[in-house]
Order: sequence, then C-alpha cells, then structure tokens
Amino acid sequence: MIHLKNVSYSFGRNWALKNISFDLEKGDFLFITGPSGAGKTTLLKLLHADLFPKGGEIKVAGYDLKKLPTRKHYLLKREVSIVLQDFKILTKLTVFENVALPLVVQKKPTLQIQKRVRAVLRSIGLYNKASVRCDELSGGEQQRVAIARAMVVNPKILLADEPTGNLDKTLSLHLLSVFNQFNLHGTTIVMATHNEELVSRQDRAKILYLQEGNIEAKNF
Ligand SMILES: Nc1ncnc2c1ncn2[C@@H]1O[C@H](COP(=O)(O)OP(=O)(O)OP(=O)(O)O)[C@@H](O)[C@H]1O
Repeated sequence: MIHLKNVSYSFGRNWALKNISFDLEKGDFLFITGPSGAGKTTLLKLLHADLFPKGGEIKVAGYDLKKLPTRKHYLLKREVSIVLQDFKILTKLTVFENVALPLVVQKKPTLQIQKRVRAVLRSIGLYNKASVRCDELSGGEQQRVAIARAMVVNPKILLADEPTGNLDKTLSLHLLSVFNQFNLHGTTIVMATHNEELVSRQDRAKILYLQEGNIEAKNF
C-alpha cells in the first residue's frame, strides 16, 4: 500500500528527511512520532504528493509518485485523504455542507451523499451539529469536521497530522476509536502525533520514530 526506499527531502539546504525506507500493507495503522521539526509533516506531504522527493522511490496506493504526472494527481487524491494541522474547512458553510463537498465535487447522487455524510457524522459524534455553521464550532469540533470530510470518500489511506492537537483527553480517545473503526474496515491509517498516551494504547500499531529527518527507531 505504501513503499518508500531511501526517500530524502530538503527545503533548500535543510534536509528535512534523509534516506527514509519502510513499507506498509493494506489495513496497517502507523504512528509517526518524534520531536518538533523531526520531519513528520514533510513525510505526510510526500505521501500525498504535495511535495516531491529529492531522491529515492515512493509508491502509494499503487501509484509510483515519481512517474505520476501532475495532471493525474487527482487519481491518487481520490484514494488518499489528508488532514493537515491547518484543517482548511469552509467556515461559512455548515458541517453537512463541508463534509459533503468531496462527494458533490465527484458528482455523486444526492441521496447517496446524504446517506454517507450522515453515517460519517454519526461515527465521529457530529450528527447533531450537521446544520450548524462551522464558524460556530469549537476548534476541536472543526478538526473533527476536517476528519469527517477526509473520510467521507472512503479513502484507501488516511494521512492525519496531529489530529488530536485541539482535542481534550476524552475526545482524543474517541477519535482514536473512530480511526480504529475506519482501520478495521480496511483504511490504512498514518497518523503523526506527539500524544504518547495514544501511541501506547494502540497495541497493534506500527510506530516510526523520527529525529532530525532520520528514522531513529521503528517497531516493524
Ligand atoms: N516550508 C518550509 N520551508 C523551509 N523549511 C521547512 C518548511 N517546512 C518545514 N521545514 C523544515 O523541515 C523540517 C521538518 O519540518 P516538519 O514540519 O516536517 O516537522 P514536524 O516533525 O512535522 O514538526 P511539528 O511536530 O512541529 O509539526 C524542520 O527543520 C522545518 O524547519
């Protein structure tokens, strides 16, 4: 599902990632941990073809990202959803409208959209906020809207950058259980986090520990 071999990335002279290699299978759950500036976000952006490696091999969801032309990136992005720290939701729209957006863009039938959006909102605990405008939500609720919008297309892979950053302990654990449900239905999850408690609670997760752009440790 994900294959990286000797992947490196630099911002100018600053090597954010150096010779990163690992493989993930369908249905894996990976935590990327490590201190601030270790390269976690950069790695997620490479997996979503938002950045391009300076060296190495990178294959995601069956696509060789070094060979995939920009005009075909939409094919990858249909299969791989990303939620970054600045979760860009449209604050003037309602929760329902935000989450429905990717399906509207894909021109799915209205009834199918309504069914799928309601199911995702229910699973993430936002069902009763469906008609609320997003600028009336808390930061944690807005973050969950972004995650619901990423999941509504039923992606093969979900990439999430510090998704519990704005959530209290109870909501963080709830979100982890939501991710687990998606994962048990086959979505491969790659989650960057500083939250050591979440990492330690997840027995079956793979863990990649980054430091200064290197893999310092991994358990797989
Ligand atoms: N747009 C950018 N321009 C220049 N350097 C950058 C840029 N984005 C990141 N970097 C640098 O790349 C390195 C890795 O950054 P990255 O954001 O991937 O780390 P991170 O592990 O996600 O950090 P955090 O936990 O704080 O989010 C850091 O040294 C950072 O300063």
